[in-house]
Amino acid sequence: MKTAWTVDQIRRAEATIMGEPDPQTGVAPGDDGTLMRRAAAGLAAAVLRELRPASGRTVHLLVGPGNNGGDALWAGAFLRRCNVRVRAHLLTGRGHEAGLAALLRAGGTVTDVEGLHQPCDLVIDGLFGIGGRAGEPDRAIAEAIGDTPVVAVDVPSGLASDSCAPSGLRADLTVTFGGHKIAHLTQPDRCGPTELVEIGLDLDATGPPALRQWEAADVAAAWPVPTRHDHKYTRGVVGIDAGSAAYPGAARLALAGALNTGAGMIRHLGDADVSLLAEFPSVVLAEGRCQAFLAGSGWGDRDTRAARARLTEWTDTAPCVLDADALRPDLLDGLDLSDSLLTPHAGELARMLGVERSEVEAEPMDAARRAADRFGATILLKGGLQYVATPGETTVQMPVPGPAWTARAGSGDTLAGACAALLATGVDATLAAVLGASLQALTAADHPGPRPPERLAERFPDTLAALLAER
Ligand SMILES: NC(=O)C1=CN([C@@H]2O[C@H](COP(=O)(O)OP(=O)(O)OC[C@H]3O[C@@H](n4cnc5c(N)ncnc54)[C@H](OP(=O)(O)O)[C@@H]3O)[C@@H](O)[C@H]2O)[C@@H](O)CC1
Ligand SMILES: Nc1ncnc2c1ncn2[C@@H]1O[C@H](COP(=O)(O)OP(=O)(O)O)[C@@H](O)[C@H]1O
Ligand SMILES: [K+]
Repeated sequence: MKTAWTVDQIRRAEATIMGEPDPQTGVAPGDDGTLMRRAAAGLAAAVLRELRPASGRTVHLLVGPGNNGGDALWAGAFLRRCNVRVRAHLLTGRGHEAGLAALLRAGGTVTDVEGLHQPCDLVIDGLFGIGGRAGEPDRAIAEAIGDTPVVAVDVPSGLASDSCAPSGLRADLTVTFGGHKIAHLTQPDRCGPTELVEIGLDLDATGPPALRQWEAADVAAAWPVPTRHDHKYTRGVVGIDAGSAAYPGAARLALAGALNTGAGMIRHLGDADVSLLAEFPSVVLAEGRCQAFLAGSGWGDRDTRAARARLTEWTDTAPCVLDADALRPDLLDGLDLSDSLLTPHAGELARMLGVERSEVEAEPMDAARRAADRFGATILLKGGLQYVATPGETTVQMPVPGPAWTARAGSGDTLAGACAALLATGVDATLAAVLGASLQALTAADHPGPRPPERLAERFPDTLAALLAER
């Protein structure tokens, strides 16, 4: 599991070691340079690995006015000791004093922007770190970098650390300090792989992390495996009302998702299409008790009164997954959704919040959190990267990400079925969302290509078997 922290948390953790910085000078009373040198040593080690062999190679440093530039300058001084040629470009004409002195003492040089056009093997981006404002890089600098590999110091410059929005330089590797920032997990295309250097910050003391990204091993560890004492009812019965005359396939897709995720039993409670059940002989039409429900996938324009009656009855009875056409404020308002899961994509979430889709896409994590509080329900915001927000909880969960092959009509229906099967086992809505979305993504990663969603769902058990074998 990777955890990410806000800039405020990083700054507070730093302050417990060095004291509060003076508001005028920005200098902390206990700052003896230790943290910066730890950071710079980790950065230099990562650069040496990238350069291998390093001796005789040339590195350019992009140096900004703050401590991010200081890290780059100190790293440059360390690299000099390994016979790396180092040229620093001070973007604003100044740089961290002690770092600059160390680099010059070690035989590094300072160059102007023209000097950056000379060939080099690697660029260290130390313009701005967590003190940076979002913005695109200066054109002259972007041109000077060209195709040269870039190692970003802490965060790619111009990428806002607390944000999900892309901006700034693009890095091939980001070396970060103390803890991941939100942008590392939400902007992998800008950051490249991220390497974490421990510098001794106690981030747990600053409160819960902002974001947690799940990995395959975490999914395996958390999966609700049936025990010897289970039977079909204790494993959980799922009631599914999906599909309509306009979207008949939604029922089949949702059933495929639930069956292949491991429900104890499934009741098909939508407009029954018995021919559908020939393919799924274990699915029953009989009404009876259910431990979880799924409603809304492929409903189309269902009569509001009937939809509302169904949702009221079901949400009063058991945890529900509400998807697609059930995700309308006029249907949701007033329901007790405290143990339920809503599974919107960005367009649906925008409609739920009464905002533009672009607003959700710009800051998806915030939008998911707002919707969780607004509706009092756990939200799984679907898309390329997915966010699970729980009402009243600070930490947003990010399921294992998968390839975009899944981005096709019907994947949402199978995912909703998977989440409903998990809810029926008794796990909470947050875990059901994370496990269901991760299972789909991991399966898509194992089976790249344009596989229709119902066929992908048939592979869920194989993915699960492989995951559990590692547990
Ligand atoms: N915290 C820790 O635990 C540790 C932190 N460490 C390192 O310190 C880094 C943070 O350093 P920092 O606070 O000095 O801020 P930094 O990112 O260098 O930038 C601030 C300067 O840039 C300027 N500026 C910003 N954006 C701009 C723009 N778009 N265009 C132009 N100017 C812009 C900004 O100006 P202002 O916004 O004030 O006008 C200000 O002058 C952190 O990322 C890590 O690398 C490590 O050493 C180890 C321990
Ligand atoms: N870029 C992407 N990369 C990976 N998965 C994606 C991407 N975009 C969407 N998905 C997945 O595709 C599915 C689309 O869901 P949705 O838009 O609700 O489709 P539908 O309602 O037609 O089934 C979701 O399960 C989501 O996780
Ligand atoms: K940087």
